[in-house]
Amino acid sequence: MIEGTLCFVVDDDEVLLIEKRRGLGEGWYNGPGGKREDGETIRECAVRETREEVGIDVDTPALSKAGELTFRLDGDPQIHCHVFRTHRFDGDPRPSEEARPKWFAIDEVPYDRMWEDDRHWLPGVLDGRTVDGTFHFEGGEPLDEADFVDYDIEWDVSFDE
Ligand SMILES: Nc1nc2c([nH]c(=O)n2[C@H]2C[C@H](O)[C@@H](COP(=O)(O)OP(=O)(O)OP(=O)(O)O)O2)c(=O)[nH]1
Repeated sequence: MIEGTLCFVVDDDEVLLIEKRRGLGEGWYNGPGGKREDGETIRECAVRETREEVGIDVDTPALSKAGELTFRLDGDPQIHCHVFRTHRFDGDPRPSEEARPKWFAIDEVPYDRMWEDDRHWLPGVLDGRTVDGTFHFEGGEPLDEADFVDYDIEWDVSFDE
């Protein structure tokens, strides 16, 4: 299965999101992140993707593991996504070919312009909780054009990592 990451950078009462400019989830807001490359750890992937997409450096040990999400399409697991949260970063976010960064007040996150499942888990993650979730989509590839049909979430889990 493909492994991926999402990295939510929180500064006071704001969170850094990206408007995705290409690929899966194009046109929607999300955290920086993407697919893990061969030879890198999950944390290395989160750091690399955040640097590539918005040009800031997050501090690897300060990344707090906040979730594991499995996205299933027509019954088959497609992406296993590791979610991190952090307050520690260096640099000013800048746009890239992949992403346009924007800070949002945590109570103004634009859930109506994000993956439909995010409203079920991201508020808890931004509130400091941990989540293990499975999200079911149906209707064939690509995942971002399939219908979100069901989910199952467990809160306040601990991760070995
Ligand atoms: N918030 C959220 N993120 C999701 C969902 N489903 C899903 O794949 N993602 C994330 C996981 C990955 O971080 C990202 C997809 O990876 P990506 O950004 O590398 O995909 P891409 O097709 O643009 O890949 P690339 O060829 O540019 O590497 O989308 C979802 O339902 N909610």
